[in-house]
Amino acid sequence: MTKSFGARLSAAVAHHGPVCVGIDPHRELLAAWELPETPEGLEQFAEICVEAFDGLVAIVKPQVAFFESFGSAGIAVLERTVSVLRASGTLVLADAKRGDIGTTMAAYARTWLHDESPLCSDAVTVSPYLGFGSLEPALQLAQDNHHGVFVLAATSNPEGPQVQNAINPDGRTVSQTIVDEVAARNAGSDHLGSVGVVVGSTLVSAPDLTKLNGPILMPGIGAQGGGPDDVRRLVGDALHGVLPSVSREVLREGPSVSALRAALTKSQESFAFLNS
Ligand SMILES: O=c1ccn([C@@H]2O[C@H](COP(=O)(O)O)[C@@H](O)[C@H]2O)c(=O)[nH]1
Repeated sequence: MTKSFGARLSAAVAHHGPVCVGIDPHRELLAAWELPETPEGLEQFAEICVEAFDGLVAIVKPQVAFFESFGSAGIAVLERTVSVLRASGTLVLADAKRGDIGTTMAAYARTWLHDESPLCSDAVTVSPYLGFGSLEPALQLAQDNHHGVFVLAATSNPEGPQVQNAINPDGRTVSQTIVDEVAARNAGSDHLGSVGVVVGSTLVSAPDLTKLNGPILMPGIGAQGGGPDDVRRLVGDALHGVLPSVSREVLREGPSVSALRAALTKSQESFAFLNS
């Protein structure tokens, strides 16, 4: 792989539009799809999602937690899901939200970003709340291997602001310092940088993202109450790299592949105003 993640993402978004779709096998969704709550049911769920989304969307975001909860058999399903999507050219963002001291972070980075790992994905979500510097092993490995990293900045959940809106001695919010650290990593890149941030679509206000030069994953669309008007309100329509992320709102239309595709297409149409 010779192109950076940012360049590959830009090309995929130019082709398919900016929406990121999640594979979130909630137990309630397995039941609604009349699938057993077993690794076999999980596998069928993932296979239906792959059939529905592959080739139709720029980037797919499997939520790792729902696979891990089935133990090693669930991880095996995740491995197969990631590798089938990537083999056909669909970008995969593993939503693993890893964060730890640097030495342990290096092991997480190897799992999600090393080309020889069975779980290797195009990008992974990480948490900077052990200090931005603790993410260095992931940022470095991503850069070396042309992968991407999405750093949690201002999350979509109502509990996030308690930590993320705290004010630093220099007057910036914690989330703004995270955005600024990411902007510094992307500075100098003549195309979209490969380090992104996560900014919820449910927020009252967003950090200043104008200097980011990197992708902005915006979860919280649909089931959590966010929508196109919120994305426009929070980031405008001029920023490049905005990726509205939707899971349950689309997945609830399953298990019919055509209904899943129709729901994804509807979501993509509603975000067509975003710059690619
Ligand atoms: O701030 C964040 C970061 C990640 N997520 C994840 O996105 C999806 C949202 O699912 P919906 O069904 O569309 O609500 C899920 O995997 C979360 O873990 C987030 O919601 N907010």
